[in-house]
Parts: sequence; C-alpha cells; structure tokens
Amino acid sequence: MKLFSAHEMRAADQAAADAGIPLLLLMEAAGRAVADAVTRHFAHPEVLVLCGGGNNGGDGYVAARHLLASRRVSVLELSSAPRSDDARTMRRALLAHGLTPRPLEEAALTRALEGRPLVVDALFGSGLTRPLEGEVAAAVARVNASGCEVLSVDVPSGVASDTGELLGPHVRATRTVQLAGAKVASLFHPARAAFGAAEVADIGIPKAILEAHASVTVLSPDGVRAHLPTRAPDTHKYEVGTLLVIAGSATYLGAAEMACRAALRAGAGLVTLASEGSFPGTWPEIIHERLAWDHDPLGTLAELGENRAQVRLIGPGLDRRAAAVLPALIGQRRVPTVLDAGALGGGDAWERAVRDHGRCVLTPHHGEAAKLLETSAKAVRTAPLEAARTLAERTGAVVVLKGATTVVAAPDGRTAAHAGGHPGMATGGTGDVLAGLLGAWCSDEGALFERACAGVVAHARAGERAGARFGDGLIATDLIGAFPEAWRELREGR
Ligand SMILES: NC(=O)C1=CN([C@@H]2O[C@H](COP(=O)(O)OP(=O)(O)OC[C@H]3O[C@@H](n4cnc5c(N)ncnc54)[C@H](OP(=O)(O)O)[C@@H]3O)[C@@H](O)[C@H]2O)[C@@H](O)CC1
Ligand SMILES: Nc1ncnc2c1ncn2[C@@H]1O[C@H](COP(=O)(O)OP(=O)(O)O)[C@@H](O)[C@H]1O
Ligand SMILES: [K+]
Repeated sequence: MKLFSAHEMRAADQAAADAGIPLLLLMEAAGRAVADAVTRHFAHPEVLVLCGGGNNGGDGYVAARHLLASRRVSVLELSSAPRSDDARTMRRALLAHGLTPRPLEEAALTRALEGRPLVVDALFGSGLTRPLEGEVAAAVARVNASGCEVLSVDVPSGVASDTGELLGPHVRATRTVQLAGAKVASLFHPARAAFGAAEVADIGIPKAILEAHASVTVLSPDGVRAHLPTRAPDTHKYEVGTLLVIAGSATYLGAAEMACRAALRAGAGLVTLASEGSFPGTWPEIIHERLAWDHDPLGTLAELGENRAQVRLIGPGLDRRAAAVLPALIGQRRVPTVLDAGALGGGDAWERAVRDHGRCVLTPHHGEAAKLLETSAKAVRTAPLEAARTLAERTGAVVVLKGATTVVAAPDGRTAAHAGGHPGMATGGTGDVLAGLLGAWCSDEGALFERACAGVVAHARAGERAGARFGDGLIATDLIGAFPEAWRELREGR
C-alpha cells in the first residue's frame, strides 16, 4: 500500500482525468464506497451527513444518495454553496432524489444529534489549508461531545492530511474511509488516533497511476516477506553472515549484550562483541574480544579476521571515548555497517566517513536525528518522512528513523513507513534489540533498504507479541524472546 500527500493525490487525480477518468466518476465511486462502509460497519437506522463546500462535501452528497435506499438520511451543509462543479452536480443529483440539504446551524445540528444518528463527516478532506475556527469548529466540538459514532470521509475534518501533528479542532472519528490511498496523517501520531479504524477504498484510479504518484510505501508483513533472510539447508555459519558488535561501556554493557542476543536470535552465523571491561558471558554463544579505548582500539579491531566481521554493528551503549576514533572506525572496514546510538556522532568528519563508506544503516530516534540534522526533535516529529529522507540523502546511508511509526529511507529516495509495534516498546533497550537484528539481517549488502524494512516489521511484530503478553510492562529482552515466533509468523504469512 502507498501513502499519499495531498499534493501527490491531486496529481494522481489529474493523471486519471488526463487518461480519461473524470473527477466526477471518482467522486461517485468515493461516495459509493462511503455508503458501502456504512452498510458494512454500522446498523444505525438514521444517518446524518455533514457536507462542506469542497469535493469532500461532494463525496458526502453521493454517500447520502446511496444511503437513501436503506436508512433515514438527513444532510446539513456549510452555508457556503458547493464550489466545484462536481460537488454541485452531486448536490443536484441528491435533490433529484427528494432530499434537500439544510444549513449546518447550531440549532439544526443539536436537534439532529439528539436522535443519535451515525454521523458521516464530509466537511473537509485533503483540501484543508488552515485550522478550523468559528462556527465550523463549534460544530465539530458538538459532534465530538455528542457521543455519536462518526464515519469520516477521507480524513477526519480538521486534520491536516500531510502531517501527524494536529492543526487544531478536529473530528474524532470512529472509522475513516480514506479514498484511493492512505494519507500521511493516518500513519503518524497524534493525528493517527483521530482516524479511528482506518481503511482505504478503491475509487477507480488505475493502479499504475497511483503507483507512479506515490513516493512512500506503507510496510506490511506481506510487503516484506520476500525480503526475510532464508538459509540453504547446506549452509554454514560463515555463509549466513557473521557480525562484529562494537558496543558497550562500563555503564551500558547490557545494551551491547541485548544487541548480541537479538542478532543471534535473528540468525547471525557468529557474533563477536568487542568491548572494554569484563563481560558477564551469560550467553556463551557470544564471543568476547577485549579492547581498550585508550590503547589503539583500531589496531585491536584490525587483528580480527575478515570472516568474523562480514557485517558490523557499532553503537549500543558505546563508550564515550569511542567518539574520538569514530570516523576512522567507520572507515576501517567496507562491510555493511549499522550505526546506532553512540555511533551516531554527527559532525563533518563523521558525515564524510559515513558517506565515503556507502554501506551504512543509521538507526536514530527522533532526538538523535534532530542532532544529526541540527534541528529540533519537534521538527523531526512534525515531518518525519522529510527528516529521514534528508538524512539519507546527506549521508548516503539507509536511515531507520525510529518512533511509534518508524520511517525507513534510502539515499535513492525510496521511503517506507511502518506503524506497528506496541506502546510498551517505549522502554530502554528495545532500540538495541532492533540494532542487533538489523546487524544480523543486513548481510545482503545489495538489499540494505529491503532488509532494514523487513527488520523493522519483524521487530514491531515481536513487540506486538510481547505487548500482548506483558502489556506496557514489557521489557526489551521480552522482544528477543518473542522474536523467533514473530519471524516464523511473518515467514508463514500469519
Ligand atoms: N483521489 C481522491 O482522493 C479523490 C478525492 N475526492 C475528495 O476531494 C477531497 C478534496 O477536495 P478539495 O480539494 O475540494 O478540498 P476539501 O477538503 O473538500 O475542501 C476544503 C475547501 O475548504 C476550504 N478550506 C480549507 N481549510 C478551511 C478551513 N479551516 N475553514 C474553512 N474553509 C477551509 C478550502 O478553500 P479555501 O478557503 O482555502 O480557498 C478548500 O477548497 C478529498 O479529501 C476527497 O474527499 C473525491 O471527490 C474525488 C477523488
Ligand atoms: N509507542 C511505540 N509504539 C511502537 N514502537 C515504539 C514505541 N515507542 C518506541 N517504539 C520502538 O522501540 C524502539 C525504541 O528505540 P530507542 O528509542 O532507540 O530505545 P533504546 O535506545 O532505549 O534502545 C524503536 O524501535 C521504536 O520504533
Ligand atoms: K472529512
């Protein structure tokens, strides 16, 4: 599935029109899809349709017409007459069926809501350009306070479709029927919550046109299945990918250990942890190479054979003293390299090293991305797709921008987003687990973007499984425990 900005959707509409499918046809299909969703999901005998002055309102008139056959329907419209020819045409068609819209005024709305109808919200869609205010904002507040169930058309009115940030007053929908494709706001919090259950309706724009106009893929288990690592029956440990983890410090040795354990559970052939200090060794499978950050760490690491470091992960719980050698460390081996946490150093030399390397995967959370982009975490949260793309373009690396919705961006512009997981994952160490499993899965250097996408979905699935068991009290190691089953489910299409 693809994710659309308002601009991309308008361009797709235009391309459809140029190809011979006029907007009026799309609007008819849109309104029909909304009426079908009402029939499928709601049993209310009474439906109140609220129509705005744009094409979103046009969809509302169509839905009202189709619902007349099975429900008691009333329509309240914003006092401004429909602006587009298409919406006007649909309004006339409704009149021809004997239903006359009435003005959306306070008294009329209050009366209509008393009958506890299903409300179809067709006030504003992707054309919203500013926060709702005055009478419209008051009407939306009244709908929200009524306790009535609401089905929004395309976007809950008042939500700006291109960002997860909320502009101002908005409808809180029970369900939203998005037209032709998912909207950016439906994937990112806090706007995502306003959509309720979100679905996408096909309104007859040819698939090729939709594909050509969308730049972001919504990740799904089905979408990443082809990129899950598989192994031949006669393989050996040096063939499936060995991982060198350069991580840990006196305080954060646990981060390094969790990354190593996750990598082993994700199928790494051999995992070597290079860190200073003694390592508890509770997982005897992890090989420990001692290094001293003050005594030629690069020399120590250089002595490790090539076959022990087909992929590197640098960063979880990394000792602060590593910062001084970070650019040289990144450049030391040309193998796929995941840079997490302490290895997301930033600065000119770091950025040059990452760009020159050319096979890096960066896994910042919003705060780390803000530091790398020299902006605020709020700016990253407002435009995470743009932030991930900019960072990927600047560094030439695949960027995994972590959050409740995670964005994956490749330097060539491919972008994907995933909204899975569980709120319980907001706990220390879950990022280390992701870093470890990406380390295990990024052995295919020709498919770093695809493998990163698969890793993000599998990590989120493990979080969902652990969340179902432990709720908000899940801890990072629970994810490692849940990972094998999550991986199996994805492989088997469950
Ligand atoms: N391919 C598809 O997906 C298809 C989509 N279709 C449908 O079209 C919808 C987009 O339609 P749209 O462009 O006419 O915009 P829509 O949201 O109805 O109206 C907004 C209008 O109101 C105005 N306005 C903005 N903000 C405001 C505010 N705060 N307070 C007051 N006024 C405000 C603004 O005008 P302005 O005042 O800024 O000049 C604007 O013109 C889309 O969501 C979907 O439902 C289908 O019909 C066909 C195929
Ligand atoms: N509310 C949430 N819903 C889903 N996933 C989440 C949520 N909060 C955090 N995550 C995921 O948990 C991980 C947290 O990573 P990070 O912030 O680096 O934690 P740490 O550094 O403590 O390991 C990321 O993969 C992120 O996508
Ligand atoms: K709407």
